Amino acid sequence: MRTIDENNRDYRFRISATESQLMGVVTDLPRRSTRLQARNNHAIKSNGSRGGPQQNDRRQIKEEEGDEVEGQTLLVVKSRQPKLAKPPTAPTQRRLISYLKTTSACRIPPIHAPRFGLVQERLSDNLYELLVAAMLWNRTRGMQAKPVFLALIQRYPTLDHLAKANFSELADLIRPIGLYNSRAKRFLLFAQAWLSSPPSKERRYRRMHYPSAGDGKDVGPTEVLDENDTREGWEIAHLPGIGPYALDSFRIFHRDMLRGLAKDWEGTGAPPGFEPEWKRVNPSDKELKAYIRWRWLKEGYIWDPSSGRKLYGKYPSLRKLEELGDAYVEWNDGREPALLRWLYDHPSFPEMRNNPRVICDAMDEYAAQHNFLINIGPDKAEKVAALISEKKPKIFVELGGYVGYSALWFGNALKNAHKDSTGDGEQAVYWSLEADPVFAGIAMNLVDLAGLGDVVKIVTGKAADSLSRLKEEGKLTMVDMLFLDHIEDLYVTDLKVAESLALLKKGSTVVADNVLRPGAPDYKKYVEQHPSFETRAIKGLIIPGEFGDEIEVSEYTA
Ligand SMILES: C[S@@+](CC[C@H](N)C(=O)[O-])C[C@H]1O[C@@H](n2cnc3c(N)ncnc32)[C@H](O)[C@@H]1O
Repeated sequence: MRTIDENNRDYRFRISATESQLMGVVTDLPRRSTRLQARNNHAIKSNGSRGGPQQNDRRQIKEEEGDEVEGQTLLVVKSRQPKLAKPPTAPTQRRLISYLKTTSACRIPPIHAPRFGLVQERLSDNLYELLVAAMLWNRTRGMQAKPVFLALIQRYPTLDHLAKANFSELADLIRPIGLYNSRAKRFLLFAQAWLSSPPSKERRYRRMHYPSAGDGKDVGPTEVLDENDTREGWEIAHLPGIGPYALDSFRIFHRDMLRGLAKDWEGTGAPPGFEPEWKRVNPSDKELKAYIRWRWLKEGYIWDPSSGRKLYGKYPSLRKLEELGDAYVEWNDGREPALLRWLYDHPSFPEMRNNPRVICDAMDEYAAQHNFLINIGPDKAEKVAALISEKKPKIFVELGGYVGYSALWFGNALKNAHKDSTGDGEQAVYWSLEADPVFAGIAMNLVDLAGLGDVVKIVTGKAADSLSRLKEEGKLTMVDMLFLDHIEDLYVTDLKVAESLALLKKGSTVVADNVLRPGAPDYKKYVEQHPSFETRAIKGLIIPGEFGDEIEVSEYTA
């Protein structure tokens, strides 16, 4: 049954999901639940040693929640995820995963999946059902809201039915998800308000502080905006029970249809150049955020949920992160030797010899286009290089050299900082301490290629051991600039090693990377509370990705 007046877009009598379709979902439920249950029981058994009952319960809830109407799709997603080995050496630093975690804990389908798994995707062409679902899903687990939604839509298939509902019958139906009296009241008010003033493109209403704090102040509380009014207002904002979650759902999944701009929320049938409404939404709800990020990815863009910015496909390498989520490995999976071969095959290879910046640029290209590299990246490297030009350290020590990016960039800066000085004759040295012999080998190769062999010395071994050994051998008596970039959990321990070896002196500077992402809170606290350090943070970006981070710069004053 489908009755709609296409001209005035009156949604009063519109039904898109027939009763039989809904019944199909309802009768399908026990079978899916049994399957899910069996899978979860298996998961609980096989993970029993790791999780404990509470964790397993949570996992079960999450899986059922994620299932929504799309259970089958998500099952396929799970089984298709490639299994990647964890790096065999030090713990992963997970700088990119921390970006994913700023949004949603739910599983993200691969970009080729036809649907994400939100209930709204199924209900997009029926505004009544879409809003009822959004009101029920708001602050309720999907697994709880879904049966109530199905029962409600069966009992009250149209807005007319809902408006005439018996209060206690409606409340009884909503009882399983709680707050049933207030919710039932709100549903009745919602239906009545809709009947007296149906959502229409000709009438928009203010919603204070939506989408952002302070928005809506320019519209009066009872004012109705017509189509020509350029102020912001929303066609459903006058309906009781409609909060930001329902408004965002409406904008993403239906608004363009209500306004007669497109046949669906993806802009089908709209003229070329049309921008669908979903592209302008930056929802506060984490599942909707995850949906928008996934949807942008399908368009070829990485969308940053904290700023709502999209990164114009600059970083194809990050697709792997989005596709694999938690299974993503960010280093030591063969990409580093592959990088070395790639550099030697690069069309600009002839210009790389004796030119550290050309090598670093090519490494940036590799990181952006092919495989993320866990080096400091160009944005933060510029900032540290500026410190080197300003402070002109003679002895620079870095803990965690990886494949030599920072050693090339900063070694070059160190060389340049001293190139005109007559000085005391003491040669500037850049000590790069790297635990992994394969990474250290690649770094040695690149240092040689860059022509920095006279300045940069790569030392293989754990930083703490190498510091002690170099001190003992008389090769390192003090440090002008110490760069911590190995493992955030070792920053305090290894700084204490440097202190205990009396390597720091008045005027020494300690620079620590990744203090915000993945984060080094203990280190930050340590330098802030240390009587001999004056410390400050410099903002910078992790590239690829342009994710915000901080470098901590601490001057030793003792
Ligand atoms: C973030 S990367 C360093 C990036 C490098 N500074 C750059 O910007 O090009 C961290 C490196 O620290 C190394 N590492 C981990 N633990 C270490 C330790 N205890 N001593 C020295 N290096 C270590 C890892 O093998 C990895 O190569």
